[in-house]
Order: sequence, then C-alpha cells, then structure tokens
Amino acid sequence: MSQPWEPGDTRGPLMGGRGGRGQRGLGPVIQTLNVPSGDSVPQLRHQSPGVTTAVPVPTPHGATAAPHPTATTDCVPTAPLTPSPVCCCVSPQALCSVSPQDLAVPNTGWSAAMCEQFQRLLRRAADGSWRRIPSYRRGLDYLPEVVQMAVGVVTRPGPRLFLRSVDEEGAGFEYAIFLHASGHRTQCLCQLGPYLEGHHGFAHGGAIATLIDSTVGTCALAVAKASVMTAKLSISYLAPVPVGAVVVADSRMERHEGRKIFLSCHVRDTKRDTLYAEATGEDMWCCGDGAGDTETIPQNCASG
Ligand SMILES: CCCCCCCCCCCCCCCC(=O)SCCNC(=O)CCNC(=O)[C@H](O)C(C)(C)COP(=O)(O)OP(=O)(O)OC[C@H]1O[C@@H](n2cnc3c(N)ncnc32)[C@H](O)[C@@H]1OP(=O)(O)O
Repeated sequence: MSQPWEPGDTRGPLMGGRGGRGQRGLGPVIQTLNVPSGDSVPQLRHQSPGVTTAVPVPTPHGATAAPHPTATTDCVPTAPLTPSPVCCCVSPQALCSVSPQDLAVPNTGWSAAMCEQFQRLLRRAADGSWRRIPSYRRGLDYLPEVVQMAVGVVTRPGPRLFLRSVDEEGAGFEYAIFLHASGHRTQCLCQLGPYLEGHHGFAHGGAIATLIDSTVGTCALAVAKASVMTAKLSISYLAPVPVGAVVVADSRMERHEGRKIFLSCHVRDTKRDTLYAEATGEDMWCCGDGAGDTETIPQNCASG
C-alpha cells in the first residue's frame, strides 16, 4: 500500500494538494477534508466558550457542511500591501518550481475579526513605524534578506514551514507578522484554526508555543540579521485559547549578551482583555560571536 504522503510531499497528510490553497477558498469548516485513508471528514460546527468552531466528525459518506458563520468572502485589504517579492533565489530552477505566494494576507478562512484586526495593523503601519512581513509556505524561499543572511547559498528547495503546513484556509495557523521599525519587536496577528485543537474547543498548548516561538524567532532574526536558533523558551499558559480565536503575540527583545538574545512575548486577545500566555525566550546566533556587545532596549519599540 502506498503511503498517503511522503517526506518532501508538499501536500502533507491532511492537505489539499499542491496549490490547493487559494484555489478552493472555502474557509476553515466548510470543506470536506481528505484524510490519508481516503475517507472524508465533513466539518460540523460546534459551539464552544466564546467561539463557534469546527469539530471533524467521521462519517462514511462526507457531506458538505454549511459555511462558517464568521468566515467572510469580502476580506480584501484596502490599504496597500507590500508587493510580493520577485523570486530572486540563488537557484531559481530549484526554488521557483512552486510560484511564490504571500500568505500573510486575508483569505476566505479569515474571520471578520481577523480581517478587521489586520486592517487595523495595516493602517498603523502606514506611517512606516511597522511593516508587514510577507510569509510563504517555505520559510526562507523567496525572501531575499533572509535567504542571504540565514543560509547564504541555497541549493535545494527548503522544507515547508511548520506554520504553513495546512493548506485548507482557516484550518491551521492563519497569521501575519508585523515588524517594528526598531527591528526589536514583532507582533503576530493569528487566528488558530480547528486543526490546532487540543482540549475540546481550545487550542493545543503546542500550537500556542509554535505561535510564540515563531513570533519570538522572527524578532530574534530581525535583531541578529543572521541565522538564530531558539535555545530556551519558557511559557506560562494563563488562560485557554478558544479554537477560532484571533490573538496577538507581541514579542520584543529585552537585551542581548554576546550570542544570546533575550526576548519576551505576550499573547492576548485583540481587545487586550485577556492575557492568554506570557513567555520568555533565549535565541542564539548560530555562529560568530553575536553582536559583541551587551545591549538593553527597554523603550525604543514601545509604540502600539
Ligand atoms: C527581517 C525578519 C524576517 C523574518 C522572516 C521570518 C521567516 C520565518 C521565520 C520563522 C521563525 C521560526 C523560528 C523557529 C525557531 C526554532 O524553532 S529553532 C528550533 C529549536 N531549537 C533548536 O533546535 C536548538 C537546538 N540547540 C542547538 O542547536 C544548540 O544547543 C545551540 C542553541 C545553537 C547552542 O549550541 P552552541 O552554539 O554549541 O552553544 P555552546 O557553545 O554549547 O554554548 C554557548 C553558551 O550558550 C549557553 N547555552 C547553550 N545552549 C543553551 C540553551 N539551550 N539554553 C541556554 N543557554 C544555552 C551555554 O551554556 C554557553 O554559555 P556560556 O558558557 O558561554 O556562558
């Protein structure tokens, strides 16, 4: 029997297939999902605390469920976005087999709340104090500054980025990261989809950790301007995050010492009423001596 998917297959076990994202545009809970066995898993809506979300219910014959009540189809950004970068990778044949698609923009899986917050952050970025960071399926592809600083010469396509491993719009992580002009702070607007469920109706702690690690890691990358690795991550989970919730992970560099960058992160709801998690992390320059200095940056990225 053939494997449902194999390493290197960009579809992954529960994914809609190459280029599937953007083609179907059906949102998080309105599709019949393909599972490795070939069975289908229709999505039914389930009311959990504070959110309407989806639970997959296996049936022998999949049915198409009704659209997600919060999904929107007119989720079109009104403010100008950073244009998708031209593919300028070192090995175009290897890296450009899949056309680059910036995924840090609204799709039909984004809830109205997610779209609203995205627009708010775009408006805030209009004065240049923040910028939206494009995001792709493959973490380092098509992003010249990161390709150059992180890996130098790329000879083969990179693996898929964990956060972009689900093609179904709205089913996994939907997010856009904004980088402060100081280069010392990142904010990730994120909607946690039904595939990230842990306890019934709530996001898995590992999903929250992934969100935090990525927000912190992007901040560390921007600080280091070189390849960094997470060396330590300490998270306090303070309140469960409902599946489907829109949250903001806010990370900033606290200081750096030699090769170590010390960062903090807070995950809140968009109204800042609920603090879901707080974290501290240490990222390390992978090579060299770091910045060579000790620096503390408490103030210069405080806006917003
Ligand atoms: C412009 C921006 C665009 C952005 C565009 C975004 C693109 C999209 C990006 C998404 C962003 C995703 C971000 C994901 C980030 C991961 O998920 S990374 C994966 C998880 N992390 C890992 O796998 C790391 C595994 N660990 C390691 O590789 C190694 O242990 C490390 C951390 C590199 C350190 O190893 P090493 O360089 O050999 O260090 P070593 O010489 O042993 O020790 C040096 C010092 O560090 C200390 N140290 C070593 N390890 C540790 C530790 N774990 N904890 C604390 N201290 C330590 C030692 O005690 C020593 O201290 P001193 O004696 O000097 O005082």
